[in-house]
Amino acid sequence: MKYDIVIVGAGPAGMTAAIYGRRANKTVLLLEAASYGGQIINAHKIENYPVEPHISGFEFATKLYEQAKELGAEFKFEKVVGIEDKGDHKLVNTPSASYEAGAVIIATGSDKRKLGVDREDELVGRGVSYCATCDGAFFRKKVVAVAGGTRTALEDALYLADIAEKVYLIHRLDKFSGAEADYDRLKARDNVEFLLNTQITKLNADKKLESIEVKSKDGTVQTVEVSALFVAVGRVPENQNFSAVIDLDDKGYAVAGENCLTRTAGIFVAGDNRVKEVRQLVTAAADGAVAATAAVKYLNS
Ligand SMILES: Cc1cc2nc3c(=O)[nH]c(=O)nc-3n(C[C@H](O)[C@H](O)[C@H](O)COP(=O)(O)OP(=O)(O)OC[C@H]3O[C@@H](n4cnc5c(N)ncnc54)[C@H](O)[C@@H]3O)c2cc1C
Repeated sequence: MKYDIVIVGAGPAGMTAAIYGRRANKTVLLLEAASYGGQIINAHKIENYPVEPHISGFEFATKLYEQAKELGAEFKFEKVVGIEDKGDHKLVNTPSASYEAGAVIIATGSDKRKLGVDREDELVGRGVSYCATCDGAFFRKKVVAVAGGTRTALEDALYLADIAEKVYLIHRLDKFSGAEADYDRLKARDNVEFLLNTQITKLNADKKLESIEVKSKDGTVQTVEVSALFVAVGRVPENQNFSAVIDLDDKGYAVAGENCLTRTAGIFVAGDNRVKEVRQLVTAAADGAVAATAAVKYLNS
């Protein structure tokens, strides 16, 4: 089946692009590997999106999904494994189908980065988690740890401090990249302990996580008993399937111009997967608008 615009990824960037594409009366297909909404779906509150000062991630994603659907965007839940440039049209391939598109917008965002310690994968669901708002409630009145220094790490620690008996916030550096205000809130909590300049070197578990081994910069090694470890050590762009048609920088982010155009005519990128300074909802939505407008111009030219 042929569409004017195929959008890869139904996060905030992709769904905003769909709204702009449909309002320009183009046929639009969104291909999504997981569920609509992207990273924000599990965020328990958003306070910085203009006009919506108090909204959950789920509500935000659902409103955006409904808006795109109402305008006539089509959604299919399939992972895109490659894109072929055929000049005047593109083929967007999933494991079971090939969709023809006049223009493509790649809005695949980013995925969680792993800590990289032994047994991490094996212990997911048995103490290791990447989502405090999804799994935090399972550790009510228990001792837990959060690994990382990002905004998400600080938000996770704050969220867990209301649930758990104690939260260790473990960061390999001595400074956080998250919001200063969240750091101040954490310092005011008496059930939060900071382990800075400290790396997690081992996960100890029988059936489930029992403790973690940490090593500080001065070489001291200690074992910390925890029931859960929430990993929040950053994210990696999801562009690996598209390097045949777009350029990536040394960290894997897609290179594009101000109009979100990649090196291939008719292929655009939008959102957190591209090289840019600020990766937020508002900039993802802005990219979606810019990329779709450029795609419409390309299709009409
Ligand atoms: C816990 C958390 C809290 C946050 N809180 C805020 C906040 O309060 N305010 C704020 O402004 N920002 C916040 N952010 C950041 C914000 O969520 C992102 O900037 C935004 O979601 C980026 O949107 P995106 O559409 O570019 O990418 P994403 O949200 O990452 O969406 C990309 C989508 O593409 C899909 N996808 C990936 N690869 C493929 C493929 N091969 N085929 C098909 N689909 C694919 C993914 O499944 C995903 O649904 C938060 C992020 C997190 C993790």
